[in-house]
Amino acid sequence: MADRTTPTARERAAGHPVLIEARGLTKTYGDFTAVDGIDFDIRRGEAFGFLGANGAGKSTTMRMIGTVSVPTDGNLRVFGRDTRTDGVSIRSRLGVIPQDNNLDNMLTVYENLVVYARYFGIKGSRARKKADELLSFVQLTGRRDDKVDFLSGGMRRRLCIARGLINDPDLVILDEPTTGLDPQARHLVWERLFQLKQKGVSILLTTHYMDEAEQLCDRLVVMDRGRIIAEGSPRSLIETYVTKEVVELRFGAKHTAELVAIARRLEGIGRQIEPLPDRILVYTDDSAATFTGLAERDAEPTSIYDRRATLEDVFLRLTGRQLGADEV
Ligand SMILES: Nc1ncnc2c1ncn2[C@@H]1O[C@H](COP(=O)(O)OP(=O)(O)OP(=O)(O)O)[C@@H](O)[C@H]1O
Repeated sequence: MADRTTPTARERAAGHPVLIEARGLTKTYGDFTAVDGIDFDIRRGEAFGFLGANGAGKSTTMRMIGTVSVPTDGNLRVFGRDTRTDGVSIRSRLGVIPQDNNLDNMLTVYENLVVYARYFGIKGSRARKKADELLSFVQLTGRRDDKVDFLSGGMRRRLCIARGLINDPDLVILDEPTTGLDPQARHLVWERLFQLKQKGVSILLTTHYMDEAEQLCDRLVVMDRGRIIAEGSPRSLIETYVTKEVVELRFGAKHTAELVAIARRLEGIGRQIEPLPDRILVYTDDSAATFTGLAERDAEPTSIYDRRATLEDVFLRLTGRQLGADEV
């Protein structure tokens, strides 16, 4: 595995203890292996991400961390405790924000928080104070007495985040925090998560959005078909696996086979050429040289777009597939 960043003894002494330690973590369903012997460490205070396409095994891993699913094999320790035997104590320190909103639509925004607080033994004025604080944090004070049914998708998501924070968790787990949200709603959720990070709350999230992983994660693992195929900070992953720049070339309505043929002709104009169904990507450290190379080969793209490399490129490079694609 690339770029393993297990904390050293000095880091631990400096206040970076490992919050989650997974070794050979495996989950099978019958003959199917959803999570295939993965190792990772998550440290206190960091925002750690699992990036991968649909079906990569991210939610399955989160469910094991949340102690609602038992590993088939391997070891998983959360807050130093074994998830197989210490579920109750682990869950009391976790804030779990699942992929599907599981709010009570019959209750108001405020009631959803106060009722949930009871699961953690938080009652009376303490629960009311906490609920008001959290509504202010997720910017829903104005919707306090509305039924959940009347909220937009983004507001429900923020309410779920507030609910996940009711027990002042040491670690917040978010499964695809912004899937299905419009760009403005996504940014509002990101902003709240940034604030949590600044308060020193450790965050663990899954996503198949590379921009989300780049924005929020200090460190992440890339998951593919139940395995971890790369690990590091967003920047280090980009530096390790792809070039700084990517030139995207489009050639009108050409078929994949035609683009593959054009890509062959373009060999040498960058460090690597990647034909996709609708465009060709040229990974390059020198876009000016790439443009010269295009002219020399009489290639006439209908459009040229020069951009910074992203985690999407890392994923494509590592798997040969795009992040939006389902696992097969
Ligand atoms: N209870 C189950 N029984 C059988 N197969 C399952 C079960 N839960 C998950 N799987 C399979 O395990 C694989 C990994 O699923 P998982 O939900 O962990 O992926 P994911 O990376 O979270 O994807 P998504 O982004 O779609 O949530 C998928 O092929 C899924 O169909």
